[in-house]
Amino acid sequence: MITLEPPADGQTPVRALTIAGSDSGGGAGIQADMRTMALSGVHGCVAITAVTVQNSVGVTGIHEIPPETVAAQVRSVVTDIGVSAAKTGMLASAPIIDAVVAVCAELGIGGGGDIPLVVDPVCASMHGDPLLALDALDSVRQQLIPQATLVTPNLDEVRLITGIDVVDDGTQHKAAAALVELGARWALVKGGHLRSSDESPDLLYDGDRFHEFRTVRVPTGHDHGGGDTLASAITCALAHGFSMPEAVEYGKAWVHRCLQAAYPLGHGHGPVSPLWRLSGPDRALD
Ligand SMILES: Nc1ncnc2c1ncn2[C@@H]1O[C@H](COP(=O)(O)OP(=O)(O)O)[C@@H](O)[C@H]1O
Ligand SMILES: Cc1ncc(COP(=O)(O)O)c(N)n1
Repeated sequence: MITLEPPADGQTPVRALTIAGSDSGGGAGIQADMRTMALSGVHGCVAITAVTVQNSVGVTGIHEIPPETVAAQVRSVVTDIGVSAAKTGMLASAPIIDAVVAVCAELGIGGGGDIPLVVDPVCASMHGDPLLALDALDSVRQQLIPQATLVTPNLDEVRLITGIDVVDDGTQHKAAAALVELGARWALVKGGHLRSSDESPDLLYDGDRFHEFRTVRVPTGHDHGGGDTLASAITCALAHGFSMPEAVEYGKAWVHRCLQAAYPLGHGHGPVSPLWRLSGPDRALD
């Protein structure tokens, strides 16, 4: 297993960018991304796509940021601060997807560029509340996925994007192939929603080789932000220069540990937690 070395005092850390929505409950979205990046020793930059009114029970409001402001945030940080990897989460609408894809292509993020782009094609919250306009699915298929170095859908997103209902190993392989066929360089079909299994199997494919990542299922109802946390950890490892299979192995181990540390919050689902990183003998300030 790889390790991500934190920077020495005063040294500029590795930088990564998240292009995603804000979760006022602090469990998912930008807030989850920034927690994982900070606790992985990576400086996280942010392009906010939407402000959600959200708590542990659900999403009751969405305020979209104008597409040109989303693109301007990306351009501003990449041309000044510089990033070694980027990820997308909630993109809300077709116009925002189009703006993000255009600015990423302009700056060499994803596609044929040098900066890897991890696309978590968020369609809905875990409570079932929509986070993407239904008419944006064509943009996801035709614009966003071809720009992705890695696309990381859960099983509901796989069904919406490819029409494939993943119920077992065979359909999971078929879905990964369909996503690569749509133009992703790599596809990771997450098995967290295969609740009949004792394991949580994720399948990675690049059009040539399949790689399986399996962990024992953690018995928790508090898994809010799990997908964002996985994609962010993978993005951090890619930003450090590791290969895709190494980065996914790291991300899978990271989210597994964060699921073990997940805690209750509010009246609904609590978040996965990277705060386990703060425990240990070196944590005192003195
Ligand atoms: N109960 C669980 N135990 C162990 N791993 C899990 C569990 N639930 C999800 N995972 C893992 O967490 C990550 C996020 O998965 P998933 O729940 O499928 O996506 P999302 O959060 O986007 O809905 C994947 O690596 C998945 O295998
Ligand atoms: C802003 C934002 N981004 C992503 C998610 C998905 O996370 P989850 O599937 O855990 O609800 C979310 N709920 N809110």
